[in-house]
Amino acid sequence: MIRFENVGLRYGMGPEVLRDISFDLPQRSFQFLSGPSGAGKTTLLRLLFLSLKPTRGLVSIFGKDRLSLSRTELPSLRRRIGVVFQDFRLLDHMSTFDNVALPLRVRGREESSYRADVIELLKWVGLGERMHAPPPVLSGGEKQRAAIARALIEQPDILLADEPTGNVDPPLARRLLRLFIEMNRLGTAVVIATHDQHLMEQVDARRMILSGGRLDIHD
Ligand SMILES: Nc1ncnc2c1ncn2[C@@H]1O[C@H](COP(=O)(O)OP(=O)(O)OP(=O)(O)O)[C@@H](O)[C@H]1O
Repeated sequence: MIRFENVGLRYGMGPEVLRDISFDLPQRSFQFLSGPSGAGKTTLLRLLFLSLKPTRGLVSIFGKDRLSLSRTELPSLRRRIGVVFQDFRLLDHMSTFDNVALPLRVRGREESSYRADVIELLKWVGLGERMHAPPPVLSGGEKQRAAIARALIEQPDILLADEPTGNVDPPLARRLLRLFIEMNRLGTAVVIATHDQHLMEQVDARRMILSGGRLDIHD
């Protein structure tokens, strides 16, 4: 589904942050991405989300070379990728319900066709009572869960999550992990960037470990 071959990435004239990164991301796979702070996890997720271009090497996504994609092709490919950013990127002037429903509304779907699904997902992430609240009044952990729900509402082919349990307590982290596992079972490939050793120990998943700009993979 996604393939990296000898990928290198530098910001501007800076040093290479990622070097000679090669891997395949198969359909329905589940992997953790870890490594010390500053190792390049967010940078790798941005390459996967097509918001950065490699400075060398090949990134191919859904069979297409990243460098040959036009600006007009990007939105339709990105729609197949759910993403949870570290800074959540919720829209403050909308309710939590509307933030989560937004990807569906943008596609022109009628609220009556998705209302029950959005409510069910919000309940799963523990936000059933908070669905009418706008993001500015949510706690950090609540915002994180709203961002997770928004990323999952369309059952994407790939979920990319940057520290998705960074702001929640261990029981809630386990519950969110169960949600990721369930989405994976339904067909979504999952990439979770995390420092949380305990979280990684709970799933027998592939580990991608970044260090010194290079990637080690433990299947
Ligand atoms: N926009 C940018 N411009 C220049 N350098 C950047 C930029 N973004 C990241 N970097 C640098 O790239 C390196 C990798 O950063 P990145 O955020 O990908 O690491 P990370 O592993 O996600 O870190 P953390 O675990 O702390 O979130 C760091 O040295 C960082 O300073």
